[in-house]
Amino acid sequence: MTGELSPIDKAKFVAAKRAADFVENGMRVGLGTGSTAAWLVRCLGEMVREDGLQFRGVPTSTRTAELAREVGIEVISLDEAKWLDLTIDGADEFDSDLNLIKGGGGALLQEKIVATASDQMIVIADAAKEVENLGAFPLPIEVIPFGWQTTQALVEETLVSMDVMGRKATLRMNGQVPFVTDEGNHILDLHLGRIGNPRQLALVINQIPGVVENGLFIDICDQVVIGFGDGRVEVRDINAGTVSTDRLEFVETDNLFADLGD
Ligand SMILES: O=C[C@H](O)[C@H](O)[C@H](O)COP(=O)(O)O
Repeated sequence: MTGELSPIDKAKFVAAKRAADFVENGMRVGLGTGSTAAWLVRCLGEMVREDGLQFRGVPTSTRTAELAREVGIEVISLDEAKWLDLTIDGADEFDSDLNLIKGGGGALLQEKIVATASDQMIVIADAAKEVENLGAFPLPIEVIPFGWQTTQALVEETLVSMDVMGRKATLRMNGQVPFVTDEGNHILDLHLGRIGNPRQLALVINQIPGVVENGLFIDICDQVVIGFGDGRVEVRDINAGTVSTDRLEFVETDNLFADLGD
């Protein structure tokens, strides 16, 4: 891949590039999934190859694991790492409390386990992901295939009593067949519009038999690195607010993709 990037990809790139600076020698780092996290993995791969950065990465999906190995990152499992210094991942939405919706790519289960097993979680996102209220992005929940339609009905019934606008749960498809996660489960996308009480919703949904996990990340994210299409990047901390703003130059994509053969 070479050539000019779209503003949205530049925003994702600068957020990822800035967040890569938080990775230090010797760390065990959770590696997120999605298009923004893929930039992070490429940036870290470049730092391994060019600067001799030494760290071990715990991927949150098979596709992140493949990319990490491809760019030269040492990959270990969560059980090998046991606990992580840092996880860096993308998000579909974040609010002012740094609560998140994740799982647009279907990787929410491993992502939540890995982020929760980390001293710190940093989210990397383009500025369009910031929202006043979570919920415009459909909330993914991972459900086991057995009896998924019964689970779907129970979820919709539960939503009636919750502080949400919509209550439709649709099965995510992959073409003509249901989408299957890395754990062999399905995803229901909840079309809620606006979530009034994300903390309560996250707890209630996880009580429904058949639900494995939901894509609400409450009190997990510590910092968000927000990228803009003009190269600006802001680091916002859950306690300290905005801690830095910079502008990053977009470096040659040829270099980032040098060893990837595309
Ligand atoms: O399951 C996917 C993950 O939660 C992603 O981190 C999330 O969907 C954001 O992806 P992207 O960076 O491609 O917008």
